[in-house]
Formats: sequence, structure tokens, C-alpha cells
Amino acid sequence: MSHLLKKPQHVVKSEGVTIVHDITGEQNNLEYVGFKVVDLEKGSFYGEQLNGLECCIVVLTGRVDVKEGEEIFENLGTRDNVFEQKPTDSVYVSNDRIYEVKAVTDARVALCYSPSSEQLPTKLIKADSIDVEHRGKYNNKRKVHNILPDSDPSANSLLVVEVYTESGNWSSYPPHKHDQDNLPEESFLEETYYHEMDPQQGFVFQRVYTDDRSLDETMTAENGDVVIVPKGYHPVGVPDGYTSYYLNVMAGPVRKWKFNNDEDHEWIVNRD
Ligand SMILES: O=C[C@H](O)[C@@H](O)[C@H](O)CC(=O)O
Repeated sequence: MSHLLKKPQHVVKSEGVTIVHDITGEQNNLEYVGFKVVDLEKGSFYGEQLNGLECCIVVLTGRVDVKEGEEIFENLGTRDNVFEQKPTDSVYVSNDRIYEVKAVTDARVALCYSPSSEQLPTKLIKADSIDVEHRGKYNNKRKVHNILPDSDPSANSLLVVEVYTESGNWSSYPPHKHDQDNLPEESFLEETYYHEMDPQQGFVFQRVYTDDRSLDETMTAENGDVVIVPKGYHPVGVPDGYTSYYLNVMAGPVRKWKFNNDEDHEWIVNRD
């Protein structure tokens, strides 16, 4: 199995709290991006101190309260299943703060981390404030919820989006990369993909590859899997009959999403 593919681990942390994915610290081969998925049973709590990291708490499913200092954001979340395709609520929490999530219902949250040293205000990113973007044509149509895009100055290094790709379509396509710290030509952003499938037994094909093919991994990502993108192009293909969801976390030395398409496939974009 590719070293870039991470299967759900489901580690019980405490009563009612299960760590589905923990891609942080030693087990993380990324320098900028960290990622966790946590399942919370109704009434349970999960919290942490953010030393030198900022975090975007994305309420994937269910309802939660989020507390940071004197701030309490209650009954966050808009959906019981990501495939309701409604934007959801998120909370941005900056470095050196302590937050706590309480599950109002059974819930699944994504914790998206990146380095931060200039403490910024805690911010509720309401579902109804999310920019919904329709990209692509022919068979590369996809819908993007821009949760923390680089146009939003609320974070220091973190970028978070979620993407829906319908049956028979491709996304992150034509293949593009953002692995050069060379602005204004290209930015260097590591990336993670948290995948879900509808129906659940579905899968997508994801390739992660570089121009010189020194990295060239093609993976089958199933429901709940995470794919790590340290560098290179990273297209996703969705088989007929299934809908793909993924949550992207990106971060690097500069908080700018400036990518370049694989020249071999640039023609895809230029069709009428
Ligand atoms: O670089 C960003 C990620 O590859 C996805 O967020 C991608 O841009 C989504 C898409 O436009 O298909």
C-alpha cells in the first residue's frame, strides 16, 4: 500500500472519543500540515492546547459546541452526512490558545493544523458565509466549499476547502501542483485529502506524481481514507455511480494557493 495512503485507525482516546485519524507529530511526514478526524459521542468532550499551531475545527457531521476562552459557539454543524452537500460550520483557533469541543449530538469533526506564531482572533466561520464555487466543464466538474481560502485573512498559514465530485467526473484535474516556493510563479503547499464516498463502498483513484516521476503513486482511496500530498500533481477520478467528497488542508511557507497545471494536460482547460 502506498506510504501516502492512510487508513482510518479508530483509536479510542477516552469514553465517547475516538481518534479516526491522527496525522500529526512523529507519524506525520509533513512539515506544515497536520490533520485529525475525531468521532465524538453525544455529551463527550475533546480539547487541546495549541502550541505554535493554528487549527480549523470543521464540523463534518452532527452538532457541537466549541469553547475557546470566553468564546462559546453553540450548536455548530448543519448536516448529519457530508453528502447532504450543505456547507458546514467551522471555527478557527490560533496558536497558544486552548479549545474544547463538546458533542451536542454524535458528531465527527476534522481538525486542520498548520504552523502559527502570530496569535489571531478566534473566528466562527458560519456555513452561510461559505463561498460555493462550481469549477470545471465536460467531465471535470466539481463543487468547492471555500472554508478558509487564501482570500480570507483569518489564518496565518492554513487553507481549508471541501470538494464534491459527481459520478464519472475528475477533480484536482487537469493535474496541478503547488510544490515550489517560488511566488509569484508557484507556491509551496503541502496537502492532505480526507475522502468520503457515497455510497460508502465506493472508491476513487488518486495519483500523486512529479514531473520526473521520482514520485508516482496511484492509489485506491476508500471511504474515510486520507491521502498525503507532500509534492507533485494529485488528480482524483470518480467511478461511475459514486459521489466523492474530500476535505483538503493545505499549508506552506506562504499562505497563497498558486498552482500550475501539468503542461501535458493543460489543453483540457483550453477546450471551448
Ligand atoms: O490544490 C487544491 C486541491 O487540489 C483541491 O482543492 C482542488 O483544487 C479541488 C479542485 O479544484 O478540483
